[in-house]
Amino acid sequence: MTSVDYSLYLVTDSTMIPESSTFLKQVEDAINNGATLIQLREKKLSTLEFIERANKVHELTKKKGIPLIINDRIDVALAIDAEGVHVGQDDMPASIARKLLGPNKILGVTCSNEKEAKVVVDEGIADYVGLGTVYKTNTKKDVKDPEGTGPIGIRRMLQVLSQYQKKNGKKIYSVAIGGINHSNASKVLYQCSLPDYSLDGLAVVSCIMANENAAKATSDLAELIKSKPEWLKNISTSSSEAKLENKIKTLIETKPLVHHITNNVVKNFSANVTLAIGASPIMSELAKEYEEFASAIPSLALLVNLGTPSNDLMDIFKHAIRVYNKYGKHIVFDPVACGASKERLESSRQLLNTGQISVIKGNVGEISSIWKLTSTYQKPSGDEKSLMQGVDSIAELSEEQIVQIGREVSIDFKVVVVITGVTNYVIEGLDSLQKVKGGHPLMGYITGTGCSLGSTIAAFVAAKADGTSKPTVNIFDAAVGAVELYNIAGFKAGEVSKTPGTFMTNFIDQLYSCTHI
Ligand SMILES: Cc1ncc(COP(=O)(O)OP(=O)(O)O)c(N)n1
Ligand SMILES: Cc1nc(C(=O)O)sc1CCOP(=O)(O)O
Repeated sequence: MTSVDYSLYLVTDSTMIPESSTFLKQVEDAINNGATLIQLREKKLSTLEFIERANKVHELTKKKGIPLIINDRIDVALAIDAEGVHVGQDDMPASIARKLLGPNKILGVTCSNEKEAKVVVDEGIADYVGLGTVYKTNTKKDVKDPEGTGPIGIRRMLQVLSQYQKKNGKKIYSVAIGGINHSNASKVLYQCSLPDYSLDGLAVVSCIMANENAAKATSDLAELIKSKPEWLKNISTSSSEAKLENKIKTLIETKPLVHHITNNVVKNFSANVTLAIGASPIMSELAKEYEEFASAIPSLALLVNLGTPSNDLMDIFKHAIRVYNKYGKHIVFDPVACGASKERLESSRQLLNTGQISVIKGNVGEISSIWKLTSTYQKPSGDEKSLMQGVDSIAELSEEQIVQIGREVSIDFKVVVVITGVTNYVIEGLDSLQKVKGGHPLMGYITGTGCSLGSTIAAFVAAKADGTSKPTVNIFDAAVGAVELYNIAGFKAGEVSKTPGTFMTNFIDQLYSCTHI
């Protein structure tokens, strides 16, 4: 079998064709405008009708040298000599399908979780896997997780495929499917990747088959798949090691806005901290105004704080993440107490699946809980080596383990991680680590000192206060600046305070003095 291009895989559906078009025209337009692989997926046709349709589509694909895959029906594939078959978990087992098809046809299998991916690699007979459902979709409702496995679930399956390739030197190709369209295609490709392993393509149905202009829909999607995600252009990766005073100067000159969707306990304190450092707070849970904010305000970042969660707030968070991603604005996520209950961790999972976050800030316990969502996390009970093996509580973690956990979260979620504590760690990938000490024990007596560090980080990121004059922002350097300022102010406030009440006032004063005087 010659090599197959999986990058833009059109899976057909004849039930959603616009009135102005026909099934064959939609497919032909896709073939002529960038679709690299076609799957004929028919659920209601008789065998005869299916074969007739398959022959017609095969005529079109053969002209362009594109492989045609038949969904479910090995008999139809053999009857028309299609290039391959796709089977799901409830269809003919892959091993039997392979026997019937022979070694030279393309065989694809659907996987919805790691367990299914492990079976596929153990069998080692599939050419590719369709990984889904990424996001909820109206096209197919009988899926394992109707809300979607999201990028977190896809990365876990990719981890299985990556390990298989490392061990066997053989690659099983992969495409993601479910709820993918022009608005999220590049983000899906970015988020559904491991440092050394990526998807080979995206499979879509409705965003081409139901489109009034299938030709343009296909060429636009092909372009998105080839290009870098729009919102990534706001990030620069070179670390400048710039001085804090330069960062503060930029912060003050820019006067950024921080949109807080934060918890009820800390709203007032966070707003005061934001003002004290020279930024402006916006506190809004009115989802309808987010599009207006994100599209119009240049120096703006979003702080998502999980401190007092509710179902309504979860919908608001998700909407905000989508809108801020759409406009390339940065998001700081504070998963407050996410290890306290299964529900909170699940809420964090959902938010991290909704879009791309720039910074995750939390204490060791919170970041360790987020780590359990990564593709690198291996359950301590198994044979596999775990970072936490032999450790009974978070308090026993060594600095090396804490940093390793931070690194894995940073790499898997493609974020800068800030771990707070007596020593604060700012971490990006394998190469960037800055330790920041300072602060004061009295900080622990003031509610909101942890949460308003999130406001400070968001302000630095929104202001591009990273010590460079680049139009992009080095998020790592901006986060380091925020953590340094915060801890210097905390230390200085502690020196002139004996009790929490006065500390609180002195802390706000010190934040102001450090940035304004
Ligand atoms: C590329 C790709 N991935 C997944 C599927 C889903 O297949 P299946 O689970 O068999 O469900 P149906 O398509 O039969 O509804 C697919 N078709 N293609
Ligand atoms: C055919 C199919 N299989 C899925 C899976 O999760 O296995 S989701 C899906 C439909 C995808 O359609 P759309 O691109 O319109 O969201």
